[in-house]
Amino acid sequence: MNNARKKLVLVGNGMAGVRTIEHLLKLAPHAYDVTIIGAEPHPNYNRIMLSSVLAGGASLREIVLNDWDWYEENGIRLLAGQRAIGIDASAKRVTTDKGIALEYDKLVLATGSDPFMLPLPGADKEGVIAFRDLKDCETMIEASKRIKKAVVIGGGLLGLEAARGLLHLGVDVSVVHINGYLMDRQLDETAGGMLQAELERQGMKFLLRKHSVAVLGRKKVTGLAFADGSEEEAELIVMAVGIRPNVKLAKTAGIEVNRGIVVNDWLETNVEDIYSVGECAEHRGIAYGLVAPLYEQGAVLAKRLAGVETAGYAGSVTSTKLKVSGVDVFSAGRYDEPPGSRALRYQDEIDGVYKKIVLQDDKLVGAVLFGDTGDGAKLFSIMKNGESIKGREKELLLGIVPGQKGADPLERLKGLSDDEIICGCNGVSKGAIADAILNKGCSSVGEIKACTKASGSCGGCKPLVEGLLAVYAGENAVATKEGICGCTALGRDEIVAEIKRMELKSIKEVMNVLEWGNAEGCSKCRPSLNYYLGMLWPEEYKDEKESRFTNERYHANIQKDGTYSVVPRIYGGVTSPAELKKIAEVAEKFDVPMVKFTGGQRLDLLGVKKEDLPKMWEELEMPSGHAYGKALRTVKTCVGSTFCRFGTQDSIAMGIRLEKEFERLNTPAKVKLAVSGCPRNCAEATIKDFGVVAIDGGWELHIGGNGGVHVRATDLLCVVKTEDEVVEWAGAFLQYYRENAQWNERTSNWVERVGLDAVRTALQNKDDRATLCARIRKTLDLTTDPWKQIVENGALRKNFEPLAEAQNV
Ligand SMILES: Cc1cc2nc3c(=O)[nH]c(=O)nc-3n(C[C@H](O)[C@H](O)[C@H](O)COP(=O)(O)OP(=O)(O)OC[C@H]3O[C@@H](n4cnc5c(N)ncnc54)[C@H](O)[C@@H]3O)c2cc1C
Ligand SMILES: NC(=O)c1ccc[n+]([C@@H]2O[C@H](COP(=O)([O-])OP(=O)(O)OC[C@H]3O[C@@H](n4cnc5c(N)ncnc54)[C@H](O)[C@@H]3O)[C@@H](O)[C@H]2O)c1
Ligand code: SF4
Ligand code: FES
Repeated sequence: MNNARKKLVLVGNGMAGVRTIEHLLKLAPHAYDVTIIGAEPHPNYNRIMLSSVLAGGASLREIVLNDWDWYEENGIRLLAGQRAIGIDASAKRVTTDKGIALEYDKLVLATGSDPFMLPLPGADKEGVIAFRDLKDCETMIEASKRIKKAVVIGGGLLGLEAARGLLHLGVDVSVVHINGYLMDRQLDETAGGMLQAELERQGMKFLLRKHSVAVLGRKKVTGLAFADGSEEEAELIVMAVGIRPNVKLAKTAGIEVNRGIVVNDWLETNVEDIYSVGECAEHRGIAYGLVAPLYEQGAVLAKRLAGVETAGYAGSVTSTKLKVSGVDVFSAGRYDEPPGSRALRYQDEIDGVYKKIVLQDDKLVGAVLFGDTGDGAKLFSIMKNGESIKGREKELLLGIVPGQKGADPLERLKGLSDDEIICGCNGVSKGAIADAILNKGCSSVGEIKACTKASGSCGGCKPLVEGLLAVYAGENAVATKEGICGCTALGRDEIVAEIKRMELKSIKEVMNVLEWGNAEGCSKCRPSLNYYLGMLWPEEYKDEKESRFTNERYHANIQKDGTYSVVPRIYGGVTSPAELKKIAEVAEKFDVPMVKFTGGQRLDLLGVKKEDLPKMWEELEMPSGHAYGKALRTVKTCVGSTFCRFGTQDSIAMGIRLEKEFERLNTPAKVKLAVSGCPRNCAEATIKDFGVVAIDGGWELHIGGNGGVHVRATDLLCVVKTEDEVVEWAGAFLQYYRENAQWNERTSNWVERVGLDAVRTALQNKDDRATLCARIRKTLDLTTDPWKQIVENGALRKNFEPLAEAQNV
């Protein structure tokens, strides 16, 4: 049957291309063998949310739209981390930079855009970056740990979101803008000025009407020079001055290219069987830079590829919202009042509200809202419909304004007609959301997202979706509550309670009995259930490897080039010459490109091929350091009283004892411990999940610390006298955390959510601690070293043989 399938190759593993494939899989699941070539070494992620990652509103993992498993489950071959470099249109073949040649029957180019980098002298210096992909985001997060001052060039949507993110990371930011007011491509001067005032209140600085002429510094950037002779200091420069469609590959096939890849209404290029979609495509002279039109294009192209009759894509009217918390800005259509148009304006300087609608021939052609964007969806719908608003102009502007800044949002939502668009990114109407709630049983934002895609892109419409839930599901408690994912409306506590009550013992059983919306589950609920079942039934439950992430399946951390890293366990960070020799020999024998000390005082062997893992573990003869797992990672120690003249207790012995006691423990999220030999705290115990600090005559026990993106100092749990008590409290704390936290919730978030008092109360009674310790002991006694297990088991070893599967590319 496979032979009957045609070969479809998609170049570009980004938002528009993959959305097209999602549509296609629904329309014609067996029509094509799909291969995706993606230059980035990641599965498809939500580029829009990079701004939120930077501003602390989402984690990198949360923005993945289609995880590695999705490709596997849908039979898609993904060549991640490879770039298509040439197309031979006559032979119908694409080649990649890794020397792979792929034949196609249909080829889709979805190569997106490149950020425009101002060609300034010195722009190649270290510290000059764009803001386009995960790598840029990571660079900014990393840089923020060592720099004080950054400059963002460009006061548009991207520049302001980048600046807001950097401010959140504690960096002092100046935005350099060429124009006299911000967001000049979306706002008029009044709204731009109000926006500037609000952002200044948040701590952002602005340099307007500035022409950058040179990047200063020797090797690294130190500043930016302007045409007026002034300079601005900067240790990092982010360029956000617009984008250019990525047409390089299309040119190699002789495809017609203008600003973008020229396509007709069915997204066809001038070369047969080659299509283009997304930011790289130019339709009727426009190359769009927002997802809503790109998703509309994707829907049309999918139908074309599936052979389903469809009207062509006719172009889109677009609207934008700035994603900066505390600032409400909306803009749609002609904000700039073209000749022959008329505008109505309302400005309230007390509440900081500004509204403008632009009319042409009695039709609404543009809108700018600042301070109160509640009517954006309504105005945008009217604009898209192209209906006459003659006689309703003032009602549209004023009927929603005076004294109504806080007008009941639910009333507003009720007043919208069914065809009004609620989710601009995904084109989802109020009627479609109502249908999902009333007829398809959706009772949480997550379920509505899974069913309609509303709120799945920029997330700006989430409050409206929540509002519609309240409108249609009323006070029904289930309706407003969030499930653990889109497959269920049940929260963590309900699921765990039901598993216990009904003694459910497998993931399939849980999904069936608790009526999961999606029978197969998703990448969020499957690992959660796997954890909860393992925690509740340590003896009976058999861990489902397929429900774990790649790292935990292969017991090593996958790196960005597809190789793995190996971290053997070194208790308390104390090693010996013999052990070091062995590690060195193994590293040499297997050509390990890098050996590095980790932040947790362990040795990391980086760049290992998957097929070498079992052989390396066999030769190392050391236990796994679990550096890849949601498990006890490391116990960091200082030298303590053994060598340090300040040390009051033996922190090394204490650390080694704790690590030996709790190694191999599965936890909701990774867990790190540390022991310091005196309050000078050289082991940094007060940013660990469980930190132990020696004091005269005893030990302070600290909990809930985190040294990652959201740094959190620990809370003091209690003070104890003996080493046995340290172990007892640590065991009770870890088990209480295992039994009560949500999967993937670090102790720092959990302690904040439940409160320190709740944890203290649960652990203060000695009998309760003993019961918790007995349960953790039972779990620990059942664990074995995963590396040893694989080394000794031929069937498990086979999993490490080279596979042509996508996720290891
Ligand atoms: C920080 C940020 C915030 C944003 N916020 C919003 C927002 O709030 N609302 C909104 O509507 N839009 C927003 N956008 C814009 C939106 O993300 C883009 O419009 C959208 O991602 C474009 O989708 P695409 O598939 O065309 O391109 P992309 O998502 O860029 O995907 C193209 C992919 O193709 C790959 N590629 C390129 N050439 C090759 C090749 N030769 N071989 C293999 N792979 C290749 C690229 O590496 C890339 O992964 C934002 C963008 C950024 C950067
Ligand atoms: N919330 C959102 O919808 C959102 C957020 C981020 C990015 N995006 C999209 O990503 C793309 C890139 O965003 P962008 O903001 O870079 O593009 P943009 O074209 O919207 O804005 C670029 C800004 O840089 C300014 N500029 C140009 N040259 C300059 C110079 N030499 N010095 C100083 N300023 C200069 C321009 O006046 C303009 O305001 C766009 O398609 C945008 O729509 C959207
Ligand atoms: S924490 Fe105290 S005991 Fe440990 S190394 Fe530092 S000064 Fe010495
Ligand atoms: S408006 Fe962006 S996700 Fe709905």
